Order: sequence, then structure tokens, then C-alpha cells
Amino acid sequence: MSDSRHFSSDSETSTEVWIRVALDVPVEGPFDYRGPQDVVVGDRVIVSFGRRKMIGLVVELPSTPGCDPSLVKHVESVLKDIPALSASWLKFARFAADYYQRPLGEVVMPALPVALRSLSAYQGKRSAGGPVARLDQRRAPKLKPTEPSAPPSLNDAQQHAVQVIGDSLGFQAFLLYGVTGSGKTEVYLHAAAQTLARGKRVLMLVPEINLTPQFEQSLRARLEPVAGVGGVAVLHSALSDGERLRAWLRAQRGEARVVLGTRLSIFAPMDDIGLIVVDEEHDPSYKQQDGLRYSARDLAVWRGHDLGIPVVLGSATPSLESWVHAEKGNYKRLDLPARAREVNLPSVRLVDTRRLKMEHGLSVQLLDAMRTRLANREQVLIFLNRRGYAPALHCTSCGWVSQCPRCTTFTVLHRMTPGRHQLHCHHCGFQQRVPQACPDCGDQDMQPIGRGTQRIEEHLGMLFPEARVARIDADSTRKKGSAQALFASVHAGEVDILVGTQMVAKGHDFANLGLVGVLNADAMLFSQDFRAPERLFAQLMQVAGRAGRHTGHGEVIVQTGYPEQSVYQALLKHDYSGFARHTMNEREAAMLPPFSHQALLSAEARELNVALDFLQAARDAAHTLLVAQQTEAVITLYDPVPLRIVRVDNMCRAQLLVEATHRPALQSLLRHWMSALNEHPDLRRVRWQLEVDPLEI
Ligand SMILES: Nc1ncnc2c1ncn2[C@@H]1O[C@H](COP(=O)(O)OP(=O)(O)OP(=O)(O)O)[C@@H](O)[C@H]1O
Ligand SMILES: [Zn+2]
Repeated sequence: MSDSRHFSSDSETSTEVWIRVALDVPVEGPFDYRGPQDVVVGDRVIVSFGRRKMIGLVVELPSTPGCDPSLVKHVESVLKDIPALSASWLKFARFAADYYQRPLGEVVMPALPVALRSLSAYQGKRSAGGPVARLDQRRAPKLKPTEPSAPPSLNDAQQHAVQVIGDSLGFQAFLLYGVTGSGKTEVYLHAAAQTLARGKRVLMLVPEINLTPQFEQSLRARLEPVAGVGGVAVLHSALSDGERLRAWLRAQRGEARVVLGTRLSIFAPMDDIGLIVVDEEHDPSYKQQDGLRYSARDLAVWRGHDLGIPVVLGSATPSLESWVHAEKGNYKRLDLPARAREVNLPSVRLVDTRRLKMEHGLSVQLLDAMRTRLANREQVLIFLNRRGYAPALHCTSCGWVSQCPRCTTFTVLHRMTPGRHQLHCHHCGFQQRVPQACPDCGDQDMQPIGRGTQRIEEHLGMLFPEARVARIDADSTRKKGSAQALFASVHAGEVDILVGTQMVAKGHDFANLGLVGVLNADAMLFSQDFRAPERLFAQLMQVAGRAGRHTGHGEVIVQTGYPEQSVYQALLKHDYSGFARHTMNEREAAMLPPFSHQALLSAEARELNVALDFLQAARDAAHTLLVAQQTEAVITLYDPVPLRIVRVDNMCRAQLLVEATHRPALQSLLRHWMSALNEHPDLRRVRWQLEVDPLEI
């Protein structure tokens, strides 16, 4: 270590050092301070920033400050209540910040539990030594040794997969491509046990909704015999701040040898990881939709690469990105071609709704099949990806339609308590009582248009009065724990008909579910987003995969007005690879991702023109950079365009797409472009943000 970074301050006799601190502020940092010699990189410090005091993370001890030394302030204090975050963790965070073009502080600070980054936890009479000390004084909740459970013996395909993963030395990304019900979970568990037995730790990511107490329980039961009691820590967004802090500390202190969590756990503070698993790797919930818009799946691959360890991405319907990596040989594909319980995949039927008279949106075919299954004491799942009672309300005499005053969208009719309805905007949260009469003509005959899950639930209650009907969607699961309670009652056989949105589509291993009915899937067919067919197909395959998992006599009925569409034709044959090949060819011909790389600059302002003008100026600035860097041949700048739903919460939105055939060229452009936009005074009048690898266009 060079001595030059120590200096004697004029006023004090002690030796101090320069400290570079990352703060969660939207300004490019990090920021320089001075402080005591015992500070190390990875410590947290309390500093004053502008008029505020805040907690930041020490990311560097530079030999000289980046500005006039006489202006550099002292840190207020150094927090030593947790071990310093490691160099390898910081390297990972730095990569994420660079790649997604955000200040480092916006990556590292939100990755910490709230208590470790909020000043109030350290100040005031009741702070008592800070949140960590307080937590350590409290008695930890009793760790129950879970009843160990014996694994089933693996089939050949599972065994092969586990062995290949175990044999891999150093970094290797695996795509575990296994049909629905093929037993991917068993492969993860065996690979995890293998890793633990070698003294390494395991990070396992799952989509939020799949992290049920049942799954957690079975994971503990299987892995605690190897990881030790309490060796599994769980991190997800429904935890209280205290629970989250406790789990995070267990990971950082090395007590937890397995971390199971959702998206954000990719930033878990562990170093000696030997395996990273990403279950349902295609799931859109791995993408953070605000702030640092990262893909936890993509970061998992980078982290695994950096640590030199295997990464397992599992899915029955892999993202096209991962599929193409496997085709090119970058990822190694491991196939589980059949269901683990040696049962058939469900049969799929398309019901052409153009020629049918429907009863409350349900075809005779579907209703008949439901009757048969219910008589047979099997469960039925009705999938409709639209919550609420009806997508809109309209006046039958003048044609008025319920519209959000703040957005260019319809407000959705919701049934609150029986008989009472409200109109809700799903974009800005606006809510109002249903008007007594049409606001335009005064007529009282207003009718719902279309159907959402609530209305279907109501119809089914009337059509099948004997059946127990339950609904799982964002509305019915708002209260903490309610989703888990609902799923538990389905598993316990207390529900005959389950109505649900995509929340019910994935992951769940329903033992007694015989029939899946899909309503209104066509809504996603004609989206402008080039990924819409891929998303629709994945969703349909996943929801179809819930049928007949244990019996093998499952059936899926899809109501559609477009049965000839390739999405449905591929679904009939459970033909993921055919669909992927077809889609891949289309993408390659159009040079769309994964054959090119995209970034999306979006802007919003009160007036659409202001947003569009900003994007046009930003486009001009990017063009200048392209010319200077001579990268016009590999980077395309599209014209700024308004979003389809142009106004949300009274802000008008527009976007500008950048597409490149060469990723490093794109990254370099984005770096220079962002600093140009940050510094340009004319370009500060709108709210804007950049998204790298956007999932939705
Ligand atoms: N080797 C095995 N022998 C018998 N049953 C097995 C075996 N492996 C897994 N199973 C069972 O098969 C069922 C499906 O397994 P699992 O839920 O892991 O499938 P999956 O591949 O994750 O499916 P999906 O992609 O649909 O979520 C479970 O009930 C599981 O207990
Ligand atoms: Zn609105």
C-alpha cells in the first residue's frame, strides 16, 4: 500500500486517508471524503452530502482526491457493525453499474437491507448501537430442524444432468431444458447437495410467485442435512425489514450455506459460491422494472463467469436468448425430455370461437370438459390473464366508455364488496365509484365490456353451484400471505375450480389438476412488441403444463379465434423447439435480439412534444458520437416515437430505440452518450432513463 494516501491533516494529529464513497443519489459519483486510517474498502460510512446526512459505501481509497483537497469533508463516522463487503462482491456491483449505465451507488446501496442504509436506524435514543447490535441482542427465532425427506431416485436424464453439472470445472452455463413436470427441481437439489458437500455455497433464484412456503420447506428438508440446521436463508420481497436483515446477515457471515431468493438475491453477499441456479430462467420477473433495470438471469451468468463456477438456467420454455446461446455452444444444453413421473404431457385442444355460441365467454366444449372432470373429483384451472371484473364499462345508448382522466386508457371495472363496483386505472392507480348514470347522456343502462377474472369467477359460481371456486390474481392476493394461503388450499384439495392470471401458470406441481381452460389468449397475439409471441407461447406451455402432472390424463382447452397461428399450432404438439427454430429464423432475418443488442431511451414530460424534442436532441447527440467513433455501420438509431399508451398519470411518454450488431460498440456509445445527456443543460427538462437489453418495446 502506498504511503501517499495517508496525510496529516493540519488540524488533527491522527493520520487520515482519502475515501471514495458510493451514495444512492442520481448523480454520477462516487464522492470523496477523508476519514480515519482504519477504514477499509467495503465499509459503510455516514457522510454529509449537500444538506443531508446519509450512509454510503466505501468503494476505493484513492491516493489523491478527485477535487481540491481543501474542499474534501470528513466522514461523520465509520460503521463497523458488519464485516466489510468483499472485493469480489464490489467487482460484481461495478460490472452491473457499468453495464446498465447507472451510478455505482444506485447499485450497491439498494442491494443492502434497508436498516443498513438508513440513517434513522443509527440515530436517536432508540438506536442502541444500530440495527445489527439490536438484532443480535434479540433472541433469534428458534430454528426448527425440518424433518429430512428422502429424494426419489433420479431417472437417467436427471442423473446425467446432475453428473455433468458436477463434473464441470470452472465456469460453464447450462441450459436445463426440461418439459413441464420433468423434475428440474430434483436436478437443482442434487446439484446443490453436491456443491455443499464440496464445501461451497449455493445461490438459487426463483420467480417471486414460486417461492412458496411449501417449496422453501422441501428445500430445507432436503438440503439442511448437508447445509446444517439454519443453513438455508431465504430472501424475497415479502419479508419484513427485520427478517430481511437477519437472512442477509446470515448470508454475509457465512452461516447460511444456501441462499434461496428472488431477483434481488443475485446481489447476495456471498463469495465462496460453488453453484448458481436460476429456475424458470425465461420468467419476466427476473427483470427489474425501475431504478437499476437489471436482468438477474443475465447477471447470474456474469457472476458465475467471474467466480469460475457452473450456472444452471432451467426452463421448459427457455428464453430465446438462452436458447440461441445453447445452439451456438456457449451454453451446454441438458435435456429432460419426459415427465419425471412417467406420465404423458396433457392433450391440447383448440376451440375455434369464431363459429361458436358462447355462454358467458365459455364454450360448450370447455363447459362439458369441466363437468366431466369435476364429476371425476379432479380440479380445473381457468386461465385468463386479465384481472378485474371487466376491462371497461360503457353506455349502451350513447357509446360513452369509462376512461382514465389521467391516462390514455380505459378504466377497469372492479367488483369490490358484492353489488358495489369501482372503476380502477391499472396504469396510474386512479379509482372512482361507478357513476349512477352515463356522464355524457344521463342514461342509466351502462354495461361491462368483456370479462376479467372476477366476472368469470362469478359466472362459474352460477354455472357450477356445487363447486368451490377460488380466484388467484393480484387483487385477491394483496394481503401478505394470502397468495400462499390460497395456493395451500388448492394443494389441499379445498378448491374445485381455480380462476387465475399468470400467477397460477408456472411452477406449481398440482397433483389433482386435470383440466386447464385458456380464455382470451388472443389478446396477446397482435401486440407490436416483437417478443409478444414468445411470451404468449411460454405462458401457454407453462399453464398447459399444470394439467395431469401426476395422473397423465391431463387436458388443455384453448379458446381462440385464430387457431391457425403458429403459436397455437406449436402448442398442440408441445413443440417448443419447433417454435424456437421458427422464431429464431424470423429474428435473424430481421436482425432482432438475440441477433442484435438493444437499448431504449425513454422520456416523459407534460407535453408530448417536449419528450419527443428531447429524444430528437438525444438522437442528434448520439449521431455525432457515432460519426466520431466511426460506428455508424454497426449501430442504428431509430426515430423517437410516442408509446402506445401515450399518457400515463398526466405524463406523455416517448421512446428511442438503439440497436447494434456489436455489443462493445453499443456499450461504448452508451457510456459517452449518458455523460453527454447528463451534462447538457438543454436536455434536463424531462424525466428520462436508459434501459439496456429492454424486455418490452
Ligand atoms: N426421479 C423422479 N421420480 C419420481 N418422481 C419425480 C422424480 N423427479 C421429480 N419427480 C416428481 O415429478 C413432479 C414434477 O417435478 P418438478 O415440479 O420438479 O417439475 P419441473 O420440471 O420443475 O416442472 P415445471 O417446469 O412444470 O415447473 C414432482 O411431483 C416431483 O416430485
Ligand atoms: Zn390512469
